[in-house]
Amino acid sequence: MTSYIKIPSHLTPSDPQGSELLARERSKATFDVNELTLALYGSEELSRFKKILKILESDPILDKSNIYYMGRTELFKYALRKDKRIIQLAATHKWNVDEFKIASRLVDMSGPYSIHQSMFLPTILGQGTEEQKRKFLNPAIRHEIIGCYAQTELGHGSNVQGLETTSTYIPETDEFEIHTPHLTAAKWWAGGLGRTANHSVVMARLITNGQDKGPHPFIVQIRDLTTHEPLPGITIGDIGPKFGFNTTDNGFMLFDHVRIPRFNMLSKFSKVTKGTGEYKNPPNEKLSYGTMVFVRSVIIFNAGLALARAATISVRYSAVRRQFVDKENPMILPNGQVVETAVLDYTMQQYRLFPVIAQAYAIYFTGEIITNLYKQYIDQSSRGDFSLLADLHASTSGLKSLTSDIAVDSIEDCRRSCGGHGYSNFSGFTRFYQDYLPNTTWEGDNYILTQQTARYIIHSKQQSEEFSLRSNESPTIFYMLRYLSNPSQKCTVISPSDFKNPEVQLAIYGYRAAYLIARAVDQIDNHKKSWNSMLVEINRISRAHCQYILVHNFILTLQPQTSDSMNEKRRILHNSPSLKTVLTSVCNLFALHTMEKNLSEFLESGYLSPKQSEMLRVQISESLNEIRPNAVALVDAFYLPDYLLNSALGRYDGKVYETMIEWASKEPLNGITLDINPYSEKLFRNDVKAKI
Ligand SMILES: CCCCCCCCCCCCCC(=O)SCCNC(=O)CCNC(=O)[C@H](O)C(C)(C)COP(=O)(O)OP(=O)(O)OC[C@H]1O[C@@H](n2cnc3c(N)ncnc32)[C@H](O)[C@@H]1OP(=O)(O)O
Ligand SMILES: Cc1cc2nc3c(=O)[nH]c(=O)nc-3n(C[C@H](O)[C@H](O)[C@H](O)COP(=O)(O)OP(=O)(O)OC[C@H]3O[C@@H](n4cnc5c(N)ncnc54)[C@H](O)[C@@H]3O)c2cc1C
Repeated sequence: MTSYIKIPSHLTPSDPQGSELLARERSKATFDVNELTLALYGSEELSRFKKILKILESDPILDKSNIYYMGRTELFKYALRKDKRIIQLAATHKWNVDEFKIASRLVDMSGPYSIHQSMFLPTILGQGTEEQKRKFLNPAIRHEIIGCYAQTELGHGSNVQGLETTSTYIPETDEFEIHTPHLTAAKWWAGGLGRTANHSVVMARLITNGQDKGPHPFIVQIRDLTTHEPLPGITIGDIGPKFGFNTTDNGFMLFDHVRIPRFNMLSKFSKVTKGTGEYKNPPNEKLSYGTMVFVRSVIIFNAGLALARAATISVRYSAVRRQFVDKENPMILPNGQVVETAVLDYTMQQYRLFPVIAQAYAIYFTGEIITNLYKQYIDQSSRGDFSLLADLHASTSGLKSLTSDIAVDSIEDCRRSCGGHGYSNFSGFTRFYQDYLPNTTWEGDNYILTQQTARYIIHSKQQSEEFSLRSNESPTIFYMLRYLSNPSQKCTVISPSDFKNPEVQLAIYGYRAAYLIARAVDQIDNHKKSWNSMLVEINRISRAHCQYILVHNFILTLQPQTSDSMNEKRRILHNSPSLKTVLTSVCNLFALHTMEKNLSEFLESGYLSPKQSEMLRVQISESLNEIRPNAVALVDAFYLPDYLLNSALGRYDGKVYETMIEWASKEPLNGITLDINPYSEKLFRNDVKAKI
């Protein structure tokens, strides 16, 4: 990469150096970082991760050093090149699906093939028959065809039932005719559609024998495989520049009576019979929405990693960045010199950043548990048992909403905690934040999704006064029985440290959720309140329930389990008292900080008293102190390499200032010679500055 300005090489940052400060932080840790990394990922995944990282870091095509200086078209070309490269490397090194995902995560740039991987393939896999998988999935896995997922329309996104695109069965030719009846039915937003995909999953209303059966998925070839031009009757384009995600070509698409074979309706669950057009109902009406449930579960898991990334950059930088001298407790070097205090030592910075570390761990563990619940559902559904679907849909909807909201807020908090440098692209926050943002909107707007969760809980309560639930069918709301049946209980805390008791924490969260639900049911049933008038309360219910799940899962992860049910990761954790101690502090901080942020609801429920809320604050401050020596080690344990972070501020070696000036010297604007004469029409002089 070219430098345009020569930086005097004798200049170094004033002492202490960033590397020294981070080394000091690391030496303070009370646990073994490598052990925690293993407890998070397991030895097999970690070694795969390291192996893949080595390959990517040394690949010139996947070099990231230039990307902060690129405009959209250049970035898009880079993204296409890197997508192709990952596919080539996957073939060379025979990567399986998980290894491919690791590589994509490390390269860390949405690209023209991203939705092919994240939605096109999973939809065919989840909704296609064996014959359809042979026809579409195998070539798609080999990337002989590239697909996208076109569900959202210009006029409809959240309301899937409101989609307007039609797919009408024509018995005479045994085909479907896909058609865009109005401008509002134009497919819009599909990633990879704009310039790349030659196939698409199209969600369209199935019309057969004059009856509208609602939205179903169809595979439509949209571009010629040789010329790459749109096929007759199909109009396609890129939707233009966006807030972020500009390395993906989100597109629009219009159909003018386009015919596809009947075979192309994904028919694992519902079918249309040849000739008669008879419709066979799916065993569960919502199975065609299956891809959304899957992707929502992935979004939950990814939110934990996004938080870990934001925390890594901001905590490391805060250990290196020094401002003012804390006169009561100055930072003194071994030679006796008093230096400015690391901003990580200011309690306000700790209050802003340590909860983000805690959120990362909490959501990471819940992400694992939800991934396992999804696998359990897939296993059961392959045997025709769909009983888990309603609970899984409710929990993934609410958790997708809550965790991506937390991540978006905390990424921005972390960015701001880096002060002015947080505003520079070199911080590693800009594209990361922009590209993360749509997680709050796609796969269901976060406010709308909370209605799904609350509705499931409220219906369960309404269906029976005793709220009779079966733990195998309603695993995520089963806990409520205990709290709903005992509404007049009070919190037992009498000193701040009582808040560290996991039973106490669960009871506080449980009663608050139960209180909100009981109140909403009363408003709806007895005061005849409309659903719309209750939407704010409904949002609260979903958040309260999902916060309970996050706290519960964190506590569960730290509790001893029978050795049979323990996998390698949990065994490492449970055999290490130092890991359990530090993670218990992190768990406490998550539970108590989240409580404090929502204090009014806990007080309102009457379970917690104002006096106890004062004690809560004292205990939070105590938890921050407990975490302070381990802050850098806790983010290091996530093992997010510099290659991924691409951040001058969050570098593992702490060379913040050296990197900032080196990267600034490479800004291409520094390489052009401007003609600043206001009376000259020219913008640049012809003599371009020499490159160094
Ligand atoms: C591999 C790597 C992956 C990487 C991933 C990361 C990158 C990701 C990149 C992503 C890029 C972006 C890609 C994209 O953005 S793709 C586009 C994504 N679009 C959406 O997510 C649209 C959101 N809208 C909906 O899902 C539905 O319209 C909702 C849910 C809002 C309403 O629904 P509906 O309109 O039907 O009306 P209803 O509320 O009366 O519900 C009726 C009944 O159905 C049940 N129900 C509803 N939904 C489900 C369900 N899913 N499973 C099981 N059940 C479900 C429901 O509980 C109710 O049950 P009951 O109460 O009657 O018993
Ligand atoms: C970067 C990006 C990539 C995407 N990729 C794809 C893709 O590959 N394929 C695809 O099909 N789609 C894709 N989408 C579309 C995405 O799934 C939708 O934008 C999303 O589902 C939200 O729908 P909407 O845009 O219609 O929002 P709207 O529903 O119009 O929401 C607008 C506002 O109205 C509120 N609102 C709407 N209805 C209600 C209600 N009933 N109660 C209360 N409030 C309500 C919402 O909370 C929101 O604040 C993508 C979107 C983005 C941003």
